[in-house]
Amino acid sequence: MKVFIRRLTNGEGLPAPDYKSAGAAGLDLYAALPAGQKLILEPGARDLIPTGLQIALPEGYEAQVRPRSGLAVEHGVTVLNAPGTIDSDYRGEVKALLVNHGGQPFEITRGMRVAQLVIAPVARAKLVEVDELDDTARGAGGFGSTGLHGEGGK
Ligand SMILES: O=c1ccn([C@H]2C[C@H](O)[C@@H](COP(=O)(O)OP(=O)(O)OP(=O)(O)O)O2)c(=O)[nH]1
Ligand SMILES: [Mg+2]
Repeated sequence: MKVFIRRLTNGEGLPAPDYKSAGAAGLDLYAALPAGQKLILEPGARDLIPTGLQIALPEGYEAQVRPRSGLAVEHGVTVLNAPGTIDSDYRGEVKALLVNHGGQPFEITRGMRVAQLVIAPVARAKLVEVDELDDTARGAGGFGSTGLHGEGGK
């Protein structure tokens, strides 16, 4: 499928978001910070990272801003609101809200791959309010009701 993107001034010269392998689900997003700027994410801190891009998703689709596992495992850096939701009618700049859960300051510079964008279909529902819902075997059981470690249900 084709999805239109528009580069903002701060995105000029950066690679377009790209799939890094033939079967990659996510398009890597590049930080569109000013050249030469070092954004330091202190432990516990969060910051919105610009990507220099606008996107026009077709109706019926969303884009999810997801963490990169490499940043998470090596530095504890992840997407705070993961997965971030890009609505199909959003025309502002796509941004990634990063948080540093690691113990060391994390430096972000222009062109770093900070997150990935997964484009996915979404169902839009018409909610119908009723007095009773149908019964199921699970019922209200949840949150570990089937047993957390294979010991059987509680
Ligand atoms: O990680 C994100 C999450 C959101 N957005 C943009 C696109 C999205 O369409 C819009 C609104 O996001 P969301 O619905 O998550 O935020 P909200 O707090 O509900 O704000 P709003 O009232 O604008 O919907 O912000 C991003 O660029 N990155
Ligand atoms: Mg919203």
